[in-house]
Amino acid sequence: MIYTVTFNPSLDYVIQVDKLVPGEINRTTHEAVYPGGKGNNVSVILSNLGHSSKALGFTAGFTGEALENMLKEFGCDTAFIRLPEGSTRINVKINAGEETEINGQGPVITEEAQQALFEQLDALKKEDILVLAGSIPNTLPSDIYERILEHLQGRGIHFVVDATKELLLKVLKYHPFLIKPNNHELGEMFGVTLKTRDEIVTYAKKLQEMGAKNVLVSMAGDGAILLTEDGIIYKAKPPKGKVLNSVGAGDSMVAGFLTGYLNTGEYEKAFRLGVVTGSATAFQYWLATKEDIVALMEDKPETYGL
Ligand SMILES: Nc1ncnc2c1ncn2[C@@H]1O[C@H](COP(=O)(O)OP(=O)(O)OP(=O)(O)O)[C@@H](O)[C@H]1O
Ligand SMILES: O=P(O)(O)OC[C@@]1(O)O[C@H](CO)[C@@H](O)[C@@H]1O
Repeated sequence: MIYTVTFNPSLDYVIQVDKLVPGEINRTTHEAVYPGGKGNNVSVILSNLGHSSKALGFTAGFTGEALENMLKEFGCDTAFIRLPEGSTRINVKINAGEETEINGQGPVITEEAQQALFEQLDALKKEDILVLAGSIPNTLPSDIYERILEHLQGRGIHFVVDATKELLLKVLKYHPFLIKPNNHELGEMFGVTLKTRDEIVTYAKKLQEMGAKNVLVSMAGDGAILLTEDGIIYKAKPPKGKVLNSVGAGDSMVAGFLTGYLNTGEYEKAFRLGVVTGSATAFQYWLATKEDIVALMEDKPETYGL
């Protein structure tokens, strides 16, 4: 079973405006509300690609209820812990030629709620996959991901972590199966700006030396690089297309990678499906459907067990 955890999920209010003028009333040309949060996006794409998962995390208020209902409509199983106060954040995604995002802080996650999550996670079994993705509200300690992995270590659970800075660095010693920083996040972790592919490989290797098994570095329109636990390095350019909204491309890549790996057991195929799935999302207004993903493939879908 695959479980995704989103500590700070959201409703994503995605709008198009011809031109964004600060200080003025701006009118949209298109708008929609989607279920958001990195782990939730992974669950949606997994569902689109035929894998069931359970979306965990914390929700609050009427926005939280709406989020849960929407995820169910997208075919996702959910078991969120309800918070007593506040409301699930609404993140605003503005497409005006370039993309601008305004992400909310999110509600306070109480001690009881955190405890309830640990109890849920205690039900995980050997070979289950646990995806921890996204930021945490600033009311939580920055070692919360670490505490989860420490709690679950030694049980044969495969960890996937898509997070930045300390959240990610602190879990490496628990040997996550997959981590997926983008090139900017990778540089930030070491206080450097990475310009070349060779530099990206050098720093991705450092994350492996610190414990990660497979390191997938996404580079938006420049594609991605995968360093596998077998010591192989794969590089890929993305397929060509028109970018409509790249929010969730990284989450789609994680879900595509997992699907490819679960279906074929091969890292190269997992990597290719991850790249194509990320791009398929970037070329849509929201997360890609299976049809969008298949349409971008040069290989036949059966190659990936789709
Ligand atoms: N402009 C683009 N053109 C083609 N493919 C893209 C583009 N942007 C993203 N992708 C695809 O999606 C993958 C992940 O994108 P990106 O590096 O932007 O992830 P991310 O920074 O984690 O994104 P997010 O946090 O918004 O989910 C890329 O490796 C690529 O395959
Ligand atoms: O604030 P975080 O947790 O870092 O990111 C949240 C978020 O931007 O990530 C997803 C895209 O990856 C969106 O659905 C969501 O709004």
